[in-house]
Amino acid sequence: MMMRVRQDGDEPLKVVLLGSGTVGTQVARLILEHGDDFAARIGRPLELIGIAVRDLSRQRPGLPAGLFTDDPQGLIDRGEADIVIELIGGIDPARQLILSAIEHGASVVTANKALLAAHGEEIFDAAELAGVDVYYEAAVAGAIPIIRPLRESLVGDSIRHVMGIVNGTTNYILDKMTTEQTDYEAALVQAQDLGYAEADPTADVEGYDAAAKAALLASLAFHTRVNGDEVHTEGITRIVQDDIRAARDVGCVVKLVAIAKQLDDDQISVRVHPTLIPLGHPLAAVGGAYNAIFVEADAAGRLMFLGPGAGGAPTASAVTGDLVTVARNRARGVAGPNQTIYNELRVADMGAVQTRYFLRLRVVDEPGVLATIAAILAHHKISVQTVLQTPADSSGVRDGASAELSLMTHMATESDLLACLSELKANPKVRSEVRFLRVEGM
Ligand SMILES: NC(=O)c1ccc[n+]([C@@H]2O[C@H](COP(=O)([O-])OP(=O)(O)OC[C@H]3O[C@@H](n4cnc5c(N)ncnc54)[C@H](O)[C@@H]3O)[C@@H](O)[C@H]2O)c1
Ligand SMILES: N[C@@H](CCO)C(=O)O
Ligand code: NA
Repeated sequence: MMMRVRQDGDEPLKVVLLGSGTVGTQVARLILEHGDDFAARIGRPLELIGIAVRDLSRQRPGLPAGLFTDDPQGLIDRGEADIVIELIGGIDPARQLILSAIEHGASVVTANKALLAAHGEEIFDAAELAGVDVYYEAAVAGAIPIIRPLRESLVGDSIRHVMGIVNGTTNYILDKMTTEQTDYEAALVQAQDLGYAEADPTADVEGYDAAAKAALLASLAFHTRVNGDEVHTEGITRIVQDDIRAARDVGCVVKLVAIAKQLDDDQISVRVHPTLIPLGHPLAAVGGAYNAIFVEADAAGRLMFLGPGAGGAPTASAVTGDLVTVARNRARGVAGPNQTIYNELRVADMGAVQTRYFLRLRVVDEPGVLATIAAILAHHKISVQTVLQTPADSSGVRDGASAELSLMTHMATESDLLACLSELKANPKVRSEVRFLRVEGM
């Protein structure tokens, strides 16, 4: 192996790590194991000068005990750090620590999508003013390079549509429920044990984590500030085995999908929800904690990014990629490209969004019912593409009194669908709630 000869004036760039959990531990390991390679790639060595943890008494084999402190603010206020890596997660104290680091002139690497989707403007503006970097490749889709491609490689193109699976935990759960009929709770515990889930997995299963990522992707794709709370968000907690079985009966799988799409010159739609995907679509085959993102741009056409979306080591790969890049910038006395926010596109109300729907309901099993249901849909300008009627309950036993109807619609607006659902609910021929899932990729 060729070793780089150390030059005079090769002062180490000093690095502070905040948080030593699933991702932080792997980042510390990579920095310590690959120090020589990183130095050669950067042109200056890195020196890890401190690791802030919450619990000092915990054993962390392989990491020098002298580096640890339980005072992250004190570590930053020493003012020695060139680069601060934030991996504690959540809003506070992460927000204040990052702002302090920037005030002290340090560049920042973070994986914290929740924070950036809520306070990105404040943080990016502070960094711009201070002339330092804030890099966050690990914040979206773990190891997959997607932030850099949007911010740099595709910045000369016009992006129209971004769609993908951006949460590893929920993809793992849905995949286990689909392929092994594992129940929801057991699959969630497995995802937590494997280090995929957030500290509070509510963020994963209720879709908030994917919504934060969708906001970051939309901001980059459309050069428009989108916050996490502007994203229409539905998680997977209401998905039951019967939804997955019914989806399979019509040749689809259920995935939690994030979509950011330009609707017209003034509006974008940004949403996260469980979605039916046809089995032949590439997203249908994305299993486990893998993520995949489609990007459609005017000149480039359709691109797909695929890889591990969660987990300690994969996420640490994205963090150390940013670390080396930020350190290179630092060594040359420059800052890298920031987000370019210059548009003010509006996030459209969900009611205006058009998609196909998969409806499932039980109806009285008698002649003419299908025509009644079709008439209600037609009344709301919703036309039916296919109908599947199962004159039995989900256990396969014919009960004689009701039948299950599964309907795939053509494109319709969400507001028409909701009005239609109210009318269906009120109709005496309908004997159950009307379950609906949106459909993409057909
Ligand atoms: N785990 C993943 O797969 C993954 C993937 C991408 C991004 N992320 C993001 O990376 C970040 C870290 O995630 P994680 O999975 O490593 O979480 P984690 O809970 O395993 O680790 C966070 C660590 O920070 C420590 N901590 C919390 N508050 C602290 C404080 N005030 N001072 C010092 N230490 C403190 C905790 O004790 C914990 O050890 C989060 O922003 C998360 O969203 C995680
Ligand atoms: N909890 C997140 C981590 C990666 O951001 C997930 O499951 O995708
Ligand atoms: Na990434």
